[in-house]
Amino acid sequence: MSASTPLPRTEDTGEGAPAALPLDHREEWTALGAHRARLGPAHLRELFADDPSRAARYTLDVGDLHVDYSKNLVTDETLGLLRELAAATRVADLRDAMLRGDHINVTEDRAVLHTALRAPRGAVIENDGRDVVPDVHRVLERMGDFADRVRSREWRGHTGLPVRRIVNIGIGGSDLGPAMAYEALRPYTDRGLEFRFVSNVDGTDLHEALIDADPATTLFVVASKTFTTVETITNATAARGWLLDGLGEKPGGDAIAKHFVAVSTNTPEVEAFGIDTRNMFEFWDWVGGRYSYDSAIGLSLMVALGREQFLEMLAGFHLMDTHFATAPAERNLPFLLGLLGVWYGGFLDAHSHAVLPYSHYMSKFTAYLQQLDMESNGKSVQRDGRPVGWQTGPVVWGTPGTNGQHAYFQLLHQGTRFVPADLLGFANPAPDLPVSLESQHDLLMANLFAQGQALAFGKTAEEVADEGVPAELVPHRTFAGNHPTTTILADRLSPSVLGQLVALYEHKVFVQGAVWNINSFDQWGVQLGKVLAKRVEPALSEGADVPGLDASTASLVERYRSLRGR
Ligand SMILES: O=P(O)(O)OC[C@H]1O[C@](O)(CO)[C@@H](O)[C@@H]1O
Repeated sequence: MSASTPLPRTEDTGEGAPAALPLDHREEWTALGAHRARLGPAHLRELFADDPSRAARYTLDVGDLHVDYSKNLVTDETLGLLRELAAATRVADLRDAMLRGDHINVTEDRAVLHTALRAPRGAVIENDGRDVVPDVHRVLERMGDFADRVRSREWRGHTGLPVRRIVNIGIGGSDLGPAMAYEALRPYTDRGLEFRFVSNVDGTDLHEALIDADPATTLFVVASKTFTTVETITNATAARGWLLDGLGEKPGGDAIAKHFVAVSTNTPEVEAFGIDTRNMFEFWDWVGGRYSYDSAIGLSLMVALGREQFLEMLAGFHLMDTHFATAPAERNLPFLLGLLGVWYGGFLDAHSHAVLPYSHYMSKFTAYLQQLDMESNGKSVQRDGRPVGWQTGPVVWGTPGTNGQHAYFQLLHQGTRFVPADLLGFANPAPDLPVSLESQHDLLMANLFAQGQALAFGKTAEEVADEGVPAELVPHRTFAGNHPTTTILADRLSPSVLGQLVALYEHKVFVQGAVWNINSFDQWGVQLGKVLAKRVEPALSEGADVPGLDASTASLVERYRSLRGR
């Protein structure tokens, strides 16, 4: 397939190939800088007072998501200039190149086709001339058949008992997505099955997942795109030992075939591990790890949800994909959210972005987004290798409201940092919440709305003084406000809504990477630590000499060994 879409507005580097005009040399970037200076210290209080239609105009409804972006520090002019920047950096062209299977992951020479994972049967999406949609649906069918057999208790373990506990072993993209979605969609899962997600190479993670498990009724799903990731293979090897010991079996019988399935792109490694490849569910190198939970990596999730609800989730993803692919920039939600981030990072010195879901089921959502966003856009070189001269991806963080309010919201309200935030909430509580607890939902959502209001509008010194607060306490009890938030509200946290939300953030990350001219689809930055850990490990276990170890690390290794009595 073709290489990536050529970048616009080039300058000659004098070394042959023309390079893209650096972002901060573009007139659209300069215009945004001038606009920022003109805007000065504009306050959301004024922006709302000056424009009575702001709240009504600054909303977008896409699928089941109602998005209110009126509490952002932008005007019509800001938004227009940001769209001009997106046009100049040809975000839509790169989007189209991604959707049609061009190799936009330039450093790995790969297509980026996670959108094909949720394309309906009959769509045609080609990777290197091959339509991948039939492959996607073939694997979905196999996943569905497997999920049906486990859920109906037809799948039997080595001793003839049905499966009760499913242990997903994977890390990063092979863990965070399924674990997050399982948590988010718990009310839709088979409550008679138990699910555990093991990722950490810290043996306690696997230990806790197995402490009360019966080998005869435990099924392991080993999820790894490469099937070489040291944490996953170490845990899977330990799990295999636990199973064989527990069943009193030796390798070679049918115990592994009945208790282990694999999800991977690497058939030889799966075979080498001893898993029957008939129990392997494949995906492809055009799916990035952090974009993969709607592939076979979601197998454990499909067992929990059943195939119908998994497909509903995929339909939610697809709805957002279609919107992203077709909506004009001024009504395109991923464009809007992505450009707001470009504005805050580039012109208001925001270094982080908080995602605050007002839903306990969404407790792992921000952790999932951390990999999605920070592994994608934590880059400091452009697509052609030149350094960037502008801020790229922010630090993404957050935990569910209202817990965060009693931890770090103090800093959000009165600290010196500028932290834009997304507030996520659902109008209706979980479908199986007991009636006796339903009234708490209003209280939860009241907190969401109140926080958005307090962050935006604050409380002036005058208002505080008018309440009779002693003069010396007035500064302490004043809230400057002007902290921007975007509120995303949906009817209910359903499989489809979760799909819409995840696809929204995937495409938001894409838009930002495109503007910043970075490759959002590689992750070379995680390599160095992995290589060094391999080198250091023999020093810890055997006292081996590690050439080139720096003095600080060498001394820590020595202390560690002495604390371990070695
Ligand atoms: O699925 P694998 O190959 O085990 O990789 C796990 C994770 O490791 C990374 O390569 C690096 O953290 C991620 O991108 C990936 O999701």
